[in-house]
Amino acid sequence: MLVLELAVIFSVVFAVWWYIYYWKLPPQSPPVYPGALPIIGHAHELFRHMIGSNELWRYFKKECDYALENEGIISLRVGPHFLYGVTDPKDATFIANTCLEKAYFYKFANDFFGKGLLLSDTPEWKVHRKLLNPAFSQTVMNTYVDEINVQAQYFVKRLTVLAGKGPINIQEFITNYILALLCRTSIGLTPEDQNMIDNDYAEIIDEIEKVYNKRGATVWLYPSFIYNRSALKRREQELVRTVKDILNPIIRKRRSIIKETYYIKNCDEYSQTSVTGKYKPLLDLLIHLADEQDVFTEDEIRVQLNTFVAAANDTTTSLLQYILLALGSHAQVQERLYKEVQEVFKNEDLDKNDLTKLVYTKAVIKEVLRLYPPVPLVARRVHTDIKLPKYTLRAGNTCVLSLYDLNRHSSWGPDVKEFKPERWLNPDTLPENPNTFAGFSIGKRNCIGKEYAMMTLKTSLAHIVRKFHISGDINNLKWTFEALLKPTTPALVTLTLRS
Ligand code: HEM
Repeated sequence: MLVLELAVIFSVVFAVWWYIYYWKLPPQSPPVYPGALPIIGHAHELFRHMIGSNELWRYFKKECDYALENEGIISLRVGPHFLYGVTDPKDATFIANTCLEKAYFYKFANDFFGKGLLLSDTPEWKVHRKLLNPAFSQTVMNTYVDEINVQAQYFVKRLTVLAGKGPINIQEFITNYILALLCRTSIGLTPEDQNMIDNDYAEIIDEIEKVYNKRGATVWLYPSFIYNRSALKRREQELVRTVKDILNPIIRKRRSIIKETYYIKNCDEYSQTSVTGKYKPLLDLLIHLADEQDVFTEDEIRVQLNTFVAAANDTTTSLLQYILLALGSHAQVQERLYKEVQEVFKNEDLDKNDLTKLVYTKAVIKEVLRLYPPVPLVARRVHTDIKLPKYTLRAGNTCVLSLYDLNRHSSWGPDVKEFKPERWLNPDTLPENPNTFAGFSIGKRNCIGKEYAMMTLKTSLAHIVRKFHISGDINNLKWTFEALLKPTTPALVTLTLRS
C-alpha cells in the first residue's frame, strides 16, 4: 500500500514539475499545431510519418499549410523541444539573418561535409563565406560561358539520339551533364580529372546522401553511441575513404601545377584555366587559400569540394528536370520561350551579352523554382531568444523555414498556385518583400551558387529548346522528402527534333 501511495505522490510531483518546467507554454509562444499528446507532444506523429519518408513530407506540408493559413508560424513539440515552422516572409527574413547555425540533424553529415560551407558553424562559416564568395563573382562566371556552351552542345547531341523514341527518363542524362558542367567550370577540373569524377564520385555522393537520409529516418540511430556501432556507419566510413582516394590525387596534382606556374608565369594551362588575382575557379581558390593564407588543410579542401558538388548537382539536376516537364505541360510558355531563344541566338553559341537578353527564359526558370523548389525547407538552431512582433522563439529549439510556403505566400496574389512566368516580367506583380521568393533560401546564409545556377540553366535551356520540342506532364510527379524534394515517379519527357 505504502509503495502505491509513494508511486502516486511521485507521479503527481513529476507531472507538476514537468508541466511547470517543460510543458507549460512560455509567454508569447507561437500557437501549437493540433494533435500534441501530454509529455511526448507530436513525437508519435513525427515517428509515424517518418517510417515512410513520403509521409513525412505530407505531414510537414500539412503543418506549414496550417501556419500559412493562420499566423504564419506554428510549433510542434517533441517532449520539451519545440520545432517552429515559419511561413511569414518578414519573420522568416529576420530569423534567417539572426539564426545562422544549422539544426542538430544536419550534423549527421559531419564526417563528409562537416567543415564545408553548407554545415560549418557560424564563426568559421562567416570567414569562409567571405573568402569563397569571389569564386562566384560575375568576373569568374563570365570566363565559363564558352565551356558551358561546349558542354550544352554535347548534351544536346546525346539527347538527339533519343529524340522521336517516345518518353525517356531524362534524369540520368541530366545528372551526368550537370556534374560535368560543374567540374569543368566552377570547380575548375581538367578533362582528365573530370573522367575520374564521372566514373565513381557521383555515385558515392548519391550513396552517402542515402546513408544520411536513412539515419534521419531511423530515430534509434540518432544517438552517436548507437550509430557508431551500426553497419550504416561502417558503410559511411568506406565511402569517406573512397572519396579521399579519388580527390586527394586530383588536389595534389592541381596544387603542383599551380606551384609550377607560379614560377613559370603565363604557362598555357594555367592561363587558360585560371583567372588572375583572387578571382579563381573554386579549386584554385581553395588551394591558394590553403597555401598562401593557411586557411584550409588538404582534408578541408576535399570537404569543401564534396560540399559544393553535393549542394550544386542534385539541386540543379532536379530543377532542370522540372523545367523540362513544366514546359512539356505548358505549350504556350514553351513556344514563347522558343521564340525568344531564336531571336537571341545569332550563331551556334551564346555569349555573355546574349545571356542578359534571355529575359523570358529567366522568368520560366524562376517560376519553376517558385512552385517546385528542390530544397523545400531549411532548419536552423535558435541560439538565443528571438523576439518577433507577435511571438518569441526560445533559445535551444529548432526553427524550420518553409521555403516552399514562402513561395506560395498570399502576397503573390490570387493566382499564387498557377504557373505564370509572365509575373516575373512586371515588378508590380511581385510581392513587395523580395524574400517571399525563397528557392535559393533567404538571408545571409542563402545559396552561394545561385547566379552560377541561373547562368548554367539559362544556357542549357536555350540550347535544348532551340533543338527540341518537349512534351511531358509535371502533374504526374509524386514527391518525397529526402533533404531535397524529390520525385518518386520517373521524370518522363518526350523529345521531338524541331525542323
Ligand atoms: C537550382 C539550383 C540550386 C538550388 C535550388 C539551390 C538551393 C540552395 C539552398 C536552398 C541553400 C540553403 C540550404 C540551407 O540553408 O540548408 C543553398 C545553399 C548552398 N548552395 Fe545552393 N542551390 C542551387 C545550386 C547551387 C550551385 C550551382 C552551387 C555551387 C556551385 C551551390 C552551392 C551551395 C552552397 C555551398 C550552399 C551553402 C551556402 C552557405 O551556407 O553559405 N548551390 N542552396
